[in-house]
Amino acid sequence: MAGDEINNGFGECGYFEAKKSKLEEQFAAASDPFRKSNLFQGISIFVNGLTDPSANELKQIMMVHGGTFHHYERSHTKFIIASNLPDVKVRNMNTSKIISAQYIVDCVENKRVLDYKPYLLYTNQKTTQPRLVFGKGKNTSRANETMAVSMSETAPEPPPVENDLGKILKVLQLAAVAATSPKKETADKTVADVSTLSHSVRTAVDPAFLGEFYKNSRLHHIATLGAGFKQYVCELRQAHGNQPFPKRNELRSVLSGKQEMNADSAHYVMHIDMDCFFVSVGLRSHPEWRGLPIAVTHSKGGSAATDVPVHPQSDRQAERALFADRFEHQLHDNFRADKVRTGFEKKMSLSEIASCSYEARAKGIRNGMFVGQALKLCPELKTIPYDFEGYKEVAFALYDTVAQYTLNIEAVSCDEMFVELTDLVADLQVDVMTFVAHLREEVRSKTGCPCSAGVGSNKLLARMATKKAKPNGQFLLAPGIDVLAYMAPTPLEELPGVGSSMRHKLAQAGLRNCGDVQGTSREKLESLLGKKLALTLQQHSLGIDTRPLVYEQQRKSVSAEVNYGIRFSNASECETFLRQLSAEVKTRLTDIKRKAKSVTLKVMVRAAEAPIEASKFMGHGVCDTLNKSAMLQHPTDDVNIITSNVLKLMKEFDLPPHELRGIGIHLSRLSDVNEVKKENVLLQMFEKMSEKRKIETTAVEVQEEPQPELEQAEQQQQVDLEPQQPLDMSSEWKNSTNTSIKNTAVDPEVLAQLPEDIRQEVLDNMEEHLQPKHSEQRGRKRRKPKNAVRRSLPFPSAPAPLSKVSANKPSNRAQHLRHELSKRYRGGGQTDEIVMDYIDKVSNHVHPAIFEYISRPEVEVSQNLQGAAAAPRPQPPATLQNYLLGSNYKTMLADWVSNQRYPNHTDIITMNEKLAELVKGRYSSRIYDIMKHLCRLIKHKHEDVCEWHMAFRFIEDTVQHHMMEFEGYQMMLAESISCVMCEPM
Ligand SMILES: Nc1ccn([C@H]2C[C@H](O)[C@@H](COP(=O)(O)OP(=O)(O)OP(=O)(O)O)O2)c(=O)n1
Ligand SMILES: [Mg+2]
Repeated sequence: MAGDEINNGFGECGYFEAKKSKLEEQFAAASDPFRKSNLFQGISIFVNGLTDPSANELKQIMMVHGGTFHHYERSHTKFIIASNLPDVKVRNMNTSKIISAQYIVDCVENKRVLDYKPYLLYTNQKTTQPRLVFGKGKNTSRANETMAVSMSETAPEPPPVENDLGKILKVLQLAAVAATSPKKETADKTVADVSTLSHSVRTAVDPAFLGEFYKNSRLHHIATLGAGFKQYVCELRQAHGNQPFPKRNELRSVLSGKQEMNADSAHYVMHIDMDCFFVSVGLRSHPEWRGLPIAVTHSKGGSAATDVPVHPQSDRQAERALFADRFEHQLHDNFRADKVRTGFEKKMSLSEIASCSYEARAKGIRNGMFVGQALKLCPELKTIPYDFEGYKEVAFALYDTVAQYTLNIEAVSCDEMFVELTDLVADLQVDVMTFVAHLREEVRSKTGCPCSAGVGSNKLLARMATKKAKPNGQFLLAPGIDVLAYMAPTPLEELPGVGSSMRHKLAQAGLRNCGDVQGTSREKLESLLGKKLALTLQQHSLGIDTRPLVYEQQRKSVSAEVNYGIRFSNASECETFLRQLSAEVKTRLTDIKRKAKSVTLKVMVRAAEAPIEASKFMGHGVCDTLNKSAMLQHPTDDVNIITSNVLKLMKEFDLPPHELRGIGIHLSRLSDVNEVKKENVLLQMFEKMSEKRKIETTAVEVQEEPQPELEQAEQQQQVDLEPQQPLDMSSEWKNSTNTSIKNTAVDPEVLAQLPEDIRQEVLDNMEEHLQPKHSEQRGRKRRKPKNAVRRSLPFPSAPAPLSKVSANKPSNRAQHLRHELSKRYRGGGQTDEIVMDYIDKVSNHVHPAIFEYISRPEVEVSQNLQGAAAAPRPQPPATLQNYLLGSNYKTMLADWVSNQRYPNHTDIITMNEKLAELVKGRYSSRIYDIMKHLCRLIKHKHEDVCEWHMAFRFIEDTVQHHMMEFEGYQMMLAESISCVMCEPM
């Protein structure tokens, strides 16, 4: 009978209930001899799944400290202890009592029953949770502002997986193990334990993963705070307007008479930075640890940091060798190469140290080091956990303190900013360093944390001064100091913008510090780095920094990236996660009230040679990183559009889901939700100029002789630009002055923004029509960098000219030209010989001067190569209104490239159409110049350049396609784009 089976002689409760009660009694009886305290009296726990400490260890703890250990979950079980539970399980459970095992450990360590809420495993956060409420503390007017999460996670830390019970656990293990368990389960994870780890711990497959991941990721938190303070400063400035700063008056009376004001009229920029920020915040609640070597990290340190679980499918040695090789030989990053070489030993923890105290630094420990490695250098190193709320609170206090005196603040990160002090100290009539000392003391008294400050005449020098000031100090790089001598020993990698690959390149040329660069000619630097970078490097090495402070910083992109816990077994799991991440990034986008026009999917795929599992628990290991972008038709914040593009891009990658180790979605080309559409800029420009041309043409028509289209167009443009100027005045443009710029149709603002050499070219262009010249002929080198990452072309792909039309099968026109040349070659002309030789060598790409020559043999090639007046050419269609033929085409291109953040599709198509017309009209030298100029303008852009690179390649491919079609050759172009980020493979 069913009823009998249920009761089974154990009364109403049934077999299982009876068994549970019996086990509880046994537990209580067994506990007695070991009981040391009644700490957990009245508290019962049930352990579900694999935990750290293990179920057995927790059982022992409960025995020793008077708690109850339930072998089965009961209705009165107070807490369920777990690390991770499958979603199906969680859905049927009361999540308000599922906590992490760390709770038990911390209670024992603190010798009291703590609030369990911070240990809840499921905090009922939405997966789109990572938004922080800004304005904690007194400042209630700003208190409820939310701030969007912003920047990409480059190397998020995992949720804590290593726990150290320290002495408590050891005592317990020794005392209790014999009585309670026949088999010893130690804190060491056995291989068998670990092999099941990936199934039981949380991975990206778990629906709650994303929220938990962002809750624990330190990089997510600091990025969020950093972006938040940029926005915060912006909002404070807008709210404050031109009002005075009352706090200045207070300070004036405090400081009056104490210090003479600086006599000089120097410019003062302050850089202020908290000292070992995370550590200082952590030490506020543990002042007794001040003066000790301390590190903030997820790892609990101690033995747990030198004996971590190792996945059987990982291979530390192999991974170490691969990482070291990549860092050293591909990225030239010796710091990281050394880090893996010394940090990947045996079972040492791969948790990173976010911040360490200066006492720890004295032992050789550095921020970013692995904990295991740090413990080798300093076994007494004390590790403390993160306190993200505390960082936010202190960061607010820092910003609010400075903001009382000035809002000329450039926020750099949560613990660092630049402040313009020139006007402030003039207004206060106080010595600059007196003010700095007062400010630092105010920050310290409000936060309990020390900070350091450097002052110099620009941002670079201010930052250099802070290095000298740290820790807990201040330093003025006083006006009049020998800046060159001060800068000389500074290693180049300490200069802004010098990364590991540039450092390597410079080191190979024997340049290691600023002194080396100071003694190097600009020409040599330019040959190494190009014009622009050479100039900046030279200036920085001399202590010159022209970068202004940026007070109101606009967000340029939004992203969400996860490279921890990505372990999919099939495409549907991957898709579910991509949908979640798309929703996440969409929320971040709408939080800042922006729309995006470009979606980039970044994936990290296990490198072919990498072990299946990473040495870092659930980490990404050695990976190849791939990016793919899609350009949307219109800016959007629609989650469905974002998601469908993300899914499409993933499909295009066509990667096995189980090989993925990291996924990021990056939204860029952001526009304001309310921004007016800025489409078709170039087209509008063409139309506007076309209108203008009509008027001018009518005005000058009567004076003109019939001329070929090019000369005619240029003449008209000249009239446009300088109606009153005689032609011989044009040479003055070369030595242009502001006045001369203002007199032209060139937008002086645009002109002023251009890089020097481009500006010069635009100005030169004013006279170019008088004496057209061909640029230096240069071969087209397009070497694909070894690690080039393929970006998908956001434009319709152009027909690949060479693949379609074989170089061996030139068109009739090409054949005809060759025939013509060889006839003349047989005639024995020296010039023809050179030209033939040239054409034979460069059979696919021909210089425009050669085109001119073979098209119009009556013009001497030598003359032509120097830029002789063009001979008659076929008339283009009468309807051709092509302003690329005008003399100010360079200005127009400069306008386009410098004023538009991204090239828009319609403009690119317009360019292609106009260039195609030029090909048909055989304006090869003009095409050559246009392409050269456009390429140079794009190379001088600093931001969002890959979109322009792709646009240029698209235009270039189209031009070459038309050249091949009409001329039988491609054109040898002077310049090309080479970019590791977007170079097609
Ligand atoms: N890759 C990074 C960089 C920074 N941080 C966190 C920890 C730091 O405490 C804080 C501030 O960064 P700093 O570079 O200013 O470092 P510290 O303040 O720790 O040290 P210092 O005294 O050198 O400024 O940001 C981090 O977790 N990971
Ligand atoms: Mg700092």
